[in-house]
Parts: sequence; C-alpha cells; structure tokens
Amino acid sequence: NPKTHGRHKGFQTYPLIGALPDFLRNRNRFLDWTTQVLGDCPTNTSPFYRPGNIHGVITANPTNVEHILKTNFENYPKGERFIVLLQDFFGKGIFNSDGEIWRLQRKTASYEFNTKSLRIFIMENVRVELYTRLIPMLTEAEEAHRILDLQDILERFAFDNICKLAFNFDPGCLGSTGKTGREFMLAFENAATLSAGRFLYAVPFLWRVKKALNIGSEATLMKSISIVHEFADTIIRNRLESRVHNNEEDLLSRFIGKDENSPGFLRDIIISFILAGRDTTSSTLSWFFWLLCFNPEVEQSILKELKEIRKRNRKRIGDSYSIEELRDMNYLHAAISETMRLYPPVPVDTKACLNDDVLPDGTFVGKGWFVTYHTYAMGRMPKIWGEDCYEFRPERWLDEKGIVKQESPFRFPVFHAGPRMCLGKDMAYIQMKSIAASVMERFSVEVPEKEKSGGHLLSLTLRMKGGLPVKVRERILLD
Ligand code: HEM
Repeated sequence: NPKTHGRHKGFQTYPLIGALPDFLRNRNRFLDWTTQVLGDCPTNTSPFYRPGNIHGVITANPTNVEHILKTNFENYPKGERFIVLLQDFFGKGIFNSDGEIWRLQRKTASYEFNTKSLRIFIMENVRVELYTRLIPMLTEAEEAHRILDLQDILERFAFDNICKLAFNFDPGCLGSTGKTGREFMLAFENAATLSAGRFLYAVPFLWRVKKALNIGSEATLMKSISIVHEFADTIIRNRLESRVHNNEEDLLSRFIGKDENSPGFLRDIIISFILAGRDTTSSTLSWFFWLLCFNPEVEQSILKELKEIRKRNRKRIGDSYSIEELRDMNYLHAAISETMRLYPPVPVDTKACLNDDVLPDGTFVGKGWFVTYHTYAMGRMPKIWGEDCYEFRPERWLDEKGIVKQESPFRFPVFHAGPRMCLGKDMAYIQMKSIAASVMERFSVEVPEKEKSGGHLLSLTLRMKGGLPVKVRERILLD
C-alpha cells in the first residue's frame, strides 16, 4: 500500500481518534487489512487504539499466542466486556464464562467428550443425517439439474447434528419435515448474529439504550432469545420430569447426571454447545469444496486415498466409513487442515488483560486492554508457513510416509490452544471427513461462478459471502 509506505510499522494511530480512519477505510476488508499490517511488523504484533478508551494489542506471533493462551492463561480471561454482551443469550454457559463457573463445565464436558459412547453417538448421528438427508437431497438436485447453495445445506446439516448431540432433539432442518426445527434454527441464528452485532456499535453502550426502550435490533434480539429459551426450557423440563435422562447419550443427560445443575443453567450449557458446534464445520467444508475447484490435483489425490481405503477394507462406494477408516484418511485430513489454515472458521479471537503484562516479543499490554490473536493472519505469515503460504498445498501437513504431522496449536490456533482449547475438534474432523468422503465419491461438485465466489462475511464465524452456489453431477468411479 503506497499510502502507508514509509510510516512506522503497525496500525497508524492519530491523537484521540486512534486507528479509526484506517479502520473505517478498511472495514470491508478487515481481515486482509490487518493481515497486511501485522505482516509488516517485525514481530507480527501491533498495539491498536480506538476511541472510547479502547486499547489493545493484535498479534499473529506464535510465541505471544502461547503466552496468552497457555503460559499466562489466568491473566487473559474472556473478560467482563465480552461476557456482558453475550449474557442475555448465553447466560453463563461454557462459552461465556470464566473462573470456577467455566472450570466446572469444562471438567464434565472434557470427560464426556473423551468417552467412547459419545463418539459412537456422534458417528451414528452423522451417518443418519448423511444417508437419509444429504445424499438423497444431492441426488434429487442432480436429477433436476438444480443449483444448490451448498453452504446453506451444510449449515443445516451441522445444526441438526449439534442439536442431536446437545439434547437429542432432531430439528430436521435438512429434511422436509422440520418446520418447528427451522424456526428454532432461525431464532438461534438471529440471536447469535444480533448478540455479536453488539460488539460493532461505534458508541459502545447504545445497545443498552435500545434494549431499555425495546426498539430496533434489540427488540428482535429479545424476541429471538425468548423463542430459543422457551424451546430449550421445554425439552429440559420434560427430561427432568420424565427421569429417563440416564438412558440417553446426549450432552444434556450427561450434565443432568453429573452435577446438581438448575434448569436455567442447563439451558445455558446447552446453548453454548449449540453455538460452538454450529457454523464452524459448515464454514470449513464450504471453503474446502470451493478450493477443490481450483485444485483438481488435490481432488484426485483424495479420491485415490478413498479408493485405497475401500480396497483395503473390502468396501464399496456408498458403504459408510468406520471411525478407524476415517482416521486412516490422512490426505483428506491434511486437505481439511489446509483449508482451515487459509480460512479459519474463527478468524480472530479476543481476550481481556487482567493485569499489566509484557508479551514475549516485548510488547506491553495494559490492564483492561483487549488482546486479539489473529488466526487468519497467522495462516498467511511467511515466517510461519514459508513463502508459499498463500498456496493450497495439503502436502505440507504430511510426513514422508504420508501420515499427518502434529502441528503446534500455537502456530495453528484454529481450535484455540491451552486449557480452553476446543472440545469438539475430534468430533469436527469426524463430521467433516465423513461428509467430504461420502459426497466426493458420489458427486463432483462444480461451482459455476467460482471466480466470483470467495468473498467472506465476518460474523461470529467466517462464512462465504453470497453462499456457495453449486451444481452436482454424479461421479462414475471405476473401483
Ligand atoms: C471446524 C470446527 C471447529 C473449529 C475451528 C472450532 C474452533 C474453536 C475455537 C477457536 C474455540 C475457542 C473460542 C473461544 O473460547 O473464544 C472453540 C471452543 C469450543 N469449541 Fe470448537 N470449533 C469447532 C467445532 C466444534 C464442535 C463441533 C464442537 C462440539 C460441540 C465444539 C465445541 C467447543 C466448545 C465446547 C468450546 C469451548 C471450550 C472452552 O471454553 O473451554 N467445537 N472452538
């Protein structure tokens, strides 16, 4: 950028207005702008100031990320600012709490996420959704030569799946029967988007005024929240009354069984899980299918790997894959990780600083400042990934035997890192690999206007702007 050439490195800050002018100029390309600025800084880290006394630091430096997320974890909670904004919707669920309230939920959840029974439950839910909904839907569109929005379909798949896991409710968003479920999904989406929208107010407390007067987006938000809460409360109440909860495999039963949690708190827990597991896998798979259109050799390598696995296990196209077979899909795993390196579903993540601190690269962070680690920028730093960091190259994830290498979560914090690392990582790979494998061996996915797609929308997750319109064609594979 010639205009910024020659000035000091980092975000341009003016007295009183801070980085606001550049921020406003670049807000439609926020991620790429900040990536460029951080890339020019010697340690890929810069202070940031916005009017309203909002001070912070943005970093794309793995050593700083390790310090924030692990070494000095206690000093970098989510913080009150974050929690207050999302509290109406999420209450004190795992996603929106710190300290003891978070720790207790984390303990139960991390135990449950490691049980075999939960893995089996997840596998079965994915299988049913694939075979009774997704594949028939794609077949039907293929026959009718219809263009589909694959992102929308994947979001509905993920929503059905996470609701089954959370409280064994099937909203049927991908099927043709789920009117109540679709209303629930819509209300959930509105509530999540409008809650996140509170972060973007130029005047930070304006939303409080609108909430008190019950007008505009705050009125819609409150309505959406009450639909979601009522819906969840009914399921929880029935479950508590029927006392059959111990027989069910979902998260709700597991939390009812473990601690003495009030119905309101159970609702917070469930809502947090739905949010966490909702848009992340669909975002990744949308970018994945789009990237494959530009990289046919990667697509061929994935198909070759699937063929070898089928051959080794005497399977035919259309048979479902076991968890062990999914684990053997190293190349597919690498291609999905490579997608998330370039398009991380949670592209930036922010913490609060409790006490003055100095990051390992020497950057000062003041008490009450925000600290953002920039996962999207990190995927595009030559210092981390080499000069070919903008290329889509799954091979970088594999060792010489073709097995996935362990990557440091501080260089690749796509799933967060340290004590608050994502609990659903394994589940997410299971789901994404099952969908990718089953779709790819039956259909070729074409994006008619692939050059025009590829813009992104920044909400809580990184979504494709305008969705992902695709045409599917039956793939004839000769096994
Ligand atoms: C590609 C898929 C996914 C990605 C990239 C991803 C990424 C993340 C990230 C970045 C965080 C940290 C957010 C923060 O605290 O600020 C997180 C937390 C979390 N994720 Fe995931 N996630 C994925 C899928 C899932 C799924 C399917 C679940 C299943 C329920 C899940 C459950 C959670 C939970 C419970 C937390 C909160 C952990 C805690 O605060 O202790 N995630 N995830």
